[in-house]
Order: sequence, then structure tokens, then C-alpha cells
Amino acid sequence: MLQVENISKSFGGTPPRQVLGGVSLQLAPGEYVAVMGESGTGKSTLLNLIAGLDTPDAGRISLDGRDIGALDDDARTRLRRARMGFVFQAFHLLPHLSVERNVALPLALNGQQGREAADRVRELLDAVGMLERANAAPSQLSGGEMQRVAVARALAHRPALVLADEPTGNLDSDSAAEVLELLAAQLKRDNAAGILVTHSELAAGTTDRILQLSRQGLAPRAAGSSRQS
Ligand SMILES: Nc1ncnc2c1ncn2[C@@H]1O[C@H](COP(=O)(O)OP(=O)(O)OP(=O)(O)O)[C@@H](O)[C@H]1O
Repeated sequence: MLQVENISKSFGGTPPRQVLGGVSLQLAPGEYVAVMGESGTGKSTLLNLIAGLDTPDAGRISLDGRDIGALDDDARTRLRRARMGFVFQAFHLLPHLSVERNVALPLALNGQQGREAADRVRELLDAVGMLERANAAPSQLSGGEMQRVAVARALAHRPALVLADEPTGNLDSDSAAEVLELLAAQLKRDNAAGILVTHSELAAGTTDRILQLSRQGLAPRAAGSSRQS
């Protein structure tokens, strides 16, 4: 479903500084992986490249067999909108839209606005325990509640791939555990693949497998190794 083949990325300056070198990753439908690694190793950069928000200097990224780098900007935006969902550390709910309309947004952006779309929104709000707050404004919610809404929004349009960058970085441990559990359950329910970038062992433990990003690339973490907390 997702294939990242030997990608490299450097950032400007003289000489340019290589952040990613020879990184590869393959994800099957429904597979959920954690990417861990020390600060600055390029985890967020990797997610940006997979999302098509930036382009690798070398290598290839394809989703559903389509080479993201070969698409023009419009086609890449359409692919991102239709096939990917996002959960960010800072929630990024739209403040002027209700909870329900935030979750409906990815559906609307993909041209889905009828009864079926409304049912999907309610199904997801129910799944994340936020149906009773459907008409609330994001500013009326706690951080944990906002992130539960963000999880529902990320899944609304049935994306093939959900990218989550430190989604529990701003939450207390109880809310974090709840959000992580919901995210993992919802990915499984929809057979969506997921990549969770995190520094937290607890968070990484909710995924199917843990990968470690380092100068040597992206590799399965050795069993029993848990250097980070
Ligand atoms: N647009 C950019 N221009 C220049 N340098 C950048 C850019 N984006 C990222 N970098 C650099 O690339 C390196 C990797 O950044 P990135 O945010 O991907 O790391 P990370 O592993 O996600 O770190 P953290 O765990 O601290 O969030 C950093 O040194 C960062 O300063």
C-alpha cells in the first residue's frame, strides 16, 4: 500500500546537511507502525515527505502504486485529501466549526455531503465518545476531547493511511492512553495503515511494530530495547 524506497533528504546551507539517507519502509493495508528516534533524526521530515508536502532529493514514495513524486501539485493534493488522514500534536481543529463540522470536513473536501456522510460522521463521533458534544465548539473541549475529535476527523473519509505526529504530546497520561487506544482501534476497524511518530514507549506499544530512525536509516527496533521513555 505504501512504499518508501531509499529516500534521502538534505536541507540548505553550505554544505547542505543530510537529514535522511537511504530510508525505506513498506506498509501493508491496515498495518500500524511507530517511528521512534532521537530528536532531529528526521521523523517529522519523513512524514512530510510521505504526505507529499515536501519532496525527497532521491528515492521514491508510492501510495497505492502511484509515485507521489511524479504527480503535479494538484494531483498530489487530491491524493493527500482522498487517501490520507492526519493527527497532529497541536490538534489543529478549525475553531469556527463545531465538532461535527470539523469531522465532516474531509468528507466535504472529497465531495461527500449527503446522508451517508452525516451517518459516517455520527458513527465516528460515537466511536470516540464525542457524539453528545457534536455541536460544541473546539474551544469548549479539553485537550483529550479535541484529540479524540481529531482522530475521528483523520478517519472520516476512510483514508488508506493515517499519519500521526506526536498526537499525545500535549495530553496527560490518561487522555493520551485513551486517544492512542481509540486511534489503534479505529485504524483496525477501517483497515487503514498508520504511522505514529512518537518519543513515548507507551504510545509506540499500541502499534503493531516499532521502527527506529537513525543515521543508518529506518530499522526494526531490536527486541527488548527501550532506550527512550
Ligand atoms: N524546512 C527545513 N529547513 C531546514 N532544516 C530543516 C527543515 N525541516 C527540518 N529541518 C531540520 O532537519 C532535522 C530533522 O528535523 P525533524 O523535525 O524531521 O526531526 P524529528 O526527528 O522529527 O525531531 P523531534 O523529535 O525533535 O520532533 C532538524 O535538524 C531540523 O532542524
